[in-house]
Amino acid sequence: MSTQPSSPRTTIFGFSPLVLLTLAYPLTLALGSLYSLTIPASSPYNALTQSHDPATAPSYFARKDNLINIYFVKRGWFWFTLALFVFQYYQHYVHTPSTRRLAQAATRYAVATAVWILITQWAFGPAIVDRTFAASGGLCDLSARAAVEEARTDNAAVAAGKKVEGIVTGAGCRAAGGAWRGGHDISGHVFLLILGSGMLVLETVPFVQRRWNNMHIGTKAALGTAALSWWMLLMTATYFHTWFEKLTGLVVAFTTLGVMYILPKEIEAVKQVLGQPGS
Ligand SMILES: CCCCCCCC/C=C\CCCCCCCC(=O)SCCNC(=O)CCNC(=O)[C@H](O)C(C)(C)COP(=O)(O)O
Ligand SMILES: Nc1ncnc2c1ncn2[C@@H]1O[C@H](COP(=O)(O)O)[C@@H](OP(=O)(O)O)[C@H]1O
Repeated sequence: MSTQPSSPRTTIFGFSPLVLLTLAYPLTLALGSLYSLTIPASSPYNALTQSHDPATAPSYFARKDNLINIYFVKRGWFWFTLALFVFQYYQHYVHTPSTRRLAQAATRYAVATAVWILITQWAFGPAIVDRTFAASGGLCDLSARAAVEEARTDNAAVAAGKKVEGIVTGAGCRAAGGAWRGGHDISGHVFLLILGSGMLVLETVPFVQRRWNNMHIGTKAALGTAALSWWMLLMTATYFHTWFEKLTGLVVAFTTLGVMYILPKEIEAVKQVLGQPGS
C-alpha cells in the first residue's frame, strides 16, 4: 500500500492551485465574453431569455437544449457528488485509510452542498438567486399569457390582474407561462460550474501532481468532470448572460471556495473541522 502524501503544499509552475484557479476562472469568463463580440448580428441576443434565438443560434452550444446542458449541467450537483464520491472511494482504497480525513472531506462536501441548495434551490423559501432577483426589482410578468387569456375571455380586467402575481421563483414563473424579468439574475450556471469544478480540482490536485503518471480512476473521473465543467463554463460565458450576471455568479462561487479551502489555512478551529485536501 502506498503512503499518503504528508504535505498539503503543492505548486504548479511555482503557483499554488488556489492562485491558478483564481486567475483561470475570471480569464475563462473574460475569454467567453470577448469571443461573444464576434457573434454576427444575424444571431441576436435576447436579454429576456438570456440566450440567442434557437433558430439562429450561433453554435450548438448556444442552444439551451444542447445535450450536455440538459444531462450534465442541469443535473450538475449529482455529477459533482458522484465524481467526488468515486475519487474519495479510490483515495481511501489506494492510500492509507483515515477516517478523520474522510470525515473532513465529507464535511467540506456538506458545506458546499448546503451553499448550493441555499443559492440555487431553496433558502427557507425561495432560493437566494430568486430572492436577489426580486429584491433588485424583478418580477414575474404574465402579460404574454394574459394577452392570450384576454383574447380568449374578452375580459381585459381579468387579464390585467394576471400581469403580476405572487410568484417568487424563476421556475414558478416559467411554469406559469410568464417571463421573469427586470431584476439581477445571478448566473446559476456560472456559480454551479465554478463551485463544482473548483472543488474537484482542489480536492485532487495534491494527488495529481505526485502521481501524474499513475492516477487512479477516481482522480481521472474527477478531472474529467472538471474539464467538462470548464468547457460548459466557457460556453455559458460566450453565449449566455450579461457580464455582470456572470461576475456575481463567480463572486458567490469564489466566496464558497474561499470558506472551504482558504479559511482552514487561516483559522485553526476551522481547519480541525474542514481539514485540507492532501494534509
Ligand atoms: C468529499 C466527497 C464526499 C462525497 C460523499 C457523498 C456520498 C454520496 C453517495 C453516493 C453518490 C451518488 C448519489 C448522488 C446523489 C446526489 C444528490 C443530488 O445532488 S441530486 C440533485 C441533482 N440536481 C442537480 O444537480 C440540479 C442542478 N441544477 C441547478 O443547480 C440549477 O438548475 C442551475 C444552477 C443549473 C441553474 O438552473 P437554471 O434553471 O437557471 O438553468
Ligand atoms: N452552457 C450553457 N448551455 C446551455 N444553456 C445554458 C448554458 N448556460 C446557461 N444556459 C441557460 O441560460 C439560462 C440562464 O442560466 P443560469 O441562470 O443558470 O446561468 C438557463 O436557461 P433556462 O433556465 O431557460 O434553462 C440556462 O439553461
